[in-house]
Amino acid sequence: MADQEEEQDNTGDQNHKPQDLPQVLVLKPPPVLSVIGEESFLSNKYQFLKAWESPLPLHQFLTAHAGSIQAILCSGAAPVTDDLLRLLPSVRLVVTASAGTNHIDLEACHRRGISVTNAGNVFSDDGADAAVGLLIDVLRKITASDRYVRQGLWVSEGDYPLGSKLRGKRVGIVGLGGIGLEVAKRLEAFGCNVLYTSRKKKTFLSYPFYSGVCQLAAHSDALIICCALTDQTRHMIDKDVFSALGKEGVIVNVGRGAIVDEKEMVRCLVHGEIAGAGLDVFENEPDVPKELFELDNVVLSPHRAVFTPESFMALCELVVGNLEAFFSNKPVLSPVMDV
Ligand SMILES: O=CC(=O)O
Repeated sequence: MADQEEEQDNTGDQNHKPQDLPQVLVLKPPPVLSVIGEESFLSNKYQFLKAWESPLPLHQFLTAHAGSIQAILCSGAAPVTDDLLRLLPSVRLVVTASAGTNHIDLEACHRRGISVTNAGNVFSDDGADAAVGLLIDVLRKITASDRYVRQGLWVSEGDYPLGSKLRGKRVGIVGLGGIGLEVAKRLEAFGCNVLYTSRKKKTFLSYPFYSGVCQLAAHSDALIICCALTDQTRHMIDKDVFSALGKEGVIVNVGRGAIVDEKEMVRCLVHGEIAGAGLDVFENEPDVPKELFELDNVVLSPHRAVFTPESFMALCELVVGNLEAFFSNKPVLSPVMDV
């Protein structure tokens, strides 16, 4: 506590006018703000320019500050495009309060010499817990049987159909980054056989590796999507993957909606060509295909897999740590790398 107070005394607030502090643009409030609160999240060592609070149209607001904005704090809610960066020639850092970076034009950042940081591993545990939770929910029909009981159907209709056992299932993990690795650890503890596909085989792991997602699906009872959305992974989970996964196969997605061909997934679920799905992410959030609402073998969650007050606290520290490292010319804490 004493350390914190000491830190706060050294913020420079008394010595610097706000206009002397490094300017950080925030385009839209990231989800973490509503939980942690602006005072705690937006460190007073920086001048945060909150674009959404300005009465000016965005373009005018950005032009007014074009020469002085040195960093952008963003989240999936507001894309960081090449056009935006063109307007802000002094930007040298983009900090995203998310694990995913698909809302950032990484190539443009690279070309312009802009560093990018993300949520690193702060969301890995919660994302993995949620992924395994969704899988168990689909297999054991937890949410569906909850509805059954609440609607009084246990009394009127009798026993609910049995779910299926998790132990012994072959679970294919798509993307063995921070979240995928934690999913693997949890599933091993549950007695599952873990397989995976990833951009590269991880030589330090003994789980069977498949270079293609179709082969992985053909050897899996369930697929868990944990990878990033990129040009290469957009609609990677397509008709062929669903057909390789088969009628008994389950899909869980905690990555990004667009990694899956959603129309095709809905078609396969409606026609019983796969057995079920646990979905935290969708192609056009917050719109969810209405057909899914009717299906008891589908568990839906509103893109909340990685968010807990605890992960937000850790995120808050990481964001501030990244800004501090960057503005004191030290290596940033969670650089976005080509993993
Ligand atoms: O989906 C959440 C994230 O990318 O952090």
